[in-house]
Amino acid sequence: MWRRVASLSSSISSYSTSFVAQTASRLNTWESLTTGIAQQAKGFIAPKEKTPFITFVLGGPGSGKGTQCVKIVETFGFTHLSAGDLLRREIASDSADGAMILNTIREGKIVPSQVTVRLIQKEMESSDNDKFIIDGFPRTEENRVSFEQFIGVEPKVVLFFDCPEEEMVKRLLNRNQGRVDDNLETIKTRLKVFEALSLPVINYYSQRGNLYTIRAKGTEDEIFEQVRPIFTTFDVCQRAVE
Ligand SMILES: Nc1ncnc2c1ncn2[C@@H]1O[C@H](COP(=O)(O)OP(=O)(O)OP(=O)(O)O)[C@@H](O)[C@H]1O
Ligand SMILES: O=c1ccn([C@@H]2O[C@H](COP(=O)(O)O)[C@@H](O)[C@H]2O)c(=O)[nH]1
Ligand SMILES: [Mg+2]
Repeated sequence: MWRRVASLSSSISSYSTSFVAQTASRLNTWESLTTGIAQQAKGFIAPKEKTPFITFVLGGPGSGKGTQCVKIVETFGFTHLSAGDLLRREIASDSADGAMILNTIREGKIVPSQVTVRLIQKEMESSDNDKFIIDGFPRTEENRVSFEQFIGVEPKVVLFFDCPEEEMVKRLLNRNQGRVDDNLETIKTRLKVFEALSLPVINYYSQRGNLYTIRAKGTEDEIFEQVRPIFTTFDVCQRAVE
């Protein structure tokens, strides 16, 4: 199991952002408890500090992020964390934030960072894996900064599924999964939000040098053949392939 030295989940809701941010930066360390505690007790080596391998998957609505994440998980052994799915799970579980999240998704707008980051953090902490593919996040610069402050890890890989707008609209209107946001009015807002708030995040990672742009039109397999070589270059991704 991966966890931070101290959990910030409860702090996020009860303290001011600046306090939490300061605390977060002081606790910017990860440790492996499962191996660490047992080995210490037997007099083995000290717990190994290890940073999780994080991939962010970005792209407009309907660009095929979720579809490609399934293939990446199968091939390279990542744990898939879809920010949208985590938010929809909150709605379904009748949580305190459920109504606010539902309204925000229905309008095609963005849920406050602290809510989304807390959900992602919880999933990461309860996972045995050290490779996470985070789908549909960060959607704004504020999301990005918030993740870096609270989780304290930068992504190794950022995938951008670059898809023509008319193709995305066509896919969404044919998706048929009963999503409240798959209607033309909300899709128009989601496209505007993507351009205004998400493109700056993509530009940020482009400048950092860890952005990989995928031409996201074509068959699912053709698109995955652009994705595959990006991961095969990383040692940590070889384990799942062997
Ligand atoms: N290469 C493709 N060609 C045609 N249809 C596709 C392709 N990839 C995905 N689809 C279909 O398009 C729809 C949207 O795909 P998907 O849900 O993966 O997109 P997304 O980027 O995760 O969208 P959202 O941001 O709304 O969650 C789905 O019905 C999916 O089956
Ligand atoms: O980080 C996030 C991710 C998602 N949202 C909201 O959810 C919907 C649907 O997300 P998908 O990734 O398309 O499943 C999105 O339009 C936002 O309203 C969010 O606020 N923050
Ligand atoms: Mg999706």
